[in-house]
Amino acid sequence: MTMSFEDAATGLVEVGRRLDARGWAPATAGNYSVRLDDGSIAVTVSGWHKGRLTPEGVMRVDLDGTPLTPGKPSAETDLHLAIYRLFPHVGAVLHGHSPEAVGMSRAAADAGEWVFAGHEMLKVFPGNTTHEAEIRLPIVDNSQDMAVIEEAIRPALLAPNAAPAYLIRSHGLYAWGKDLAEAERVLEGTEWLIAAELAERAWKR
Ligand SMILES: CSC[C@@H](O)[C@@H](O)C(=O)COP(=O)(O)O
Ligand SMILES: [Zn+2]
Repeated sequence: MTMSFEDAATGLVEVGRRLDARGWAPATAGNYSVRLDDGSIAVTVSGWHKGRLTPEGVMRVDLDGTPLTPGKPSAETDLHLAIYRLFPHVGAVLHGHSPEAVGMSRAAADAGEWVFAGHEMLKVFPGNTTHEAEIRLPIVDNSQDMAVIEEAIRPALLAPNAAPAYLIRSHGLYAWGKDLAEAERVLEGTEWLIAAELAERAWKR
């Protein structure tokens, strides 16, 4: 699939509106990116409200994070780039700050992962065709040093049955896919799984 900077910027503006409408982009939280045809990355500019993005809120960086257009890239650009470097098929990365995902990461205080099992929604993860599966959502402690997060999370992302997503504790959720539509589906499906697990526990109380 070809992806120009203009198409990527339009897509990211639209995605920001939808994720904000769902309460996953409060204040200036969240950041988004798309891999472009020339291998560079379109990423949101730091500090923008993602529900009110315009194409000016999207810029280009190379795979090392060097800006190719004016602006200050997202403070979490290095986490996006790590995913693109690790998984050559990935075309888009989305990061949200939903209260449910953050709540789960804090409730699972010392856990390094949350395992989803038995849900029909597990089929949202590309390559998984059954509810009879265990998909692992890795959880990593937060840090303001992106290199620390990246190093801590990398083994879990490469482990068998890892979701194309991970949680940063007390911070938010990262999700990715072959293109923006797939990344949005994975983010939405993962958020749904988190909400269902929370609802299940509320019913059992
Ligand atoms: C308002 S808290 C959110 C930020 O600190 C950060 O975690 C975030 O997701 C957005 O940072 P940004 O630099 O705008 O991409
Ligand atoms: Zn964040």
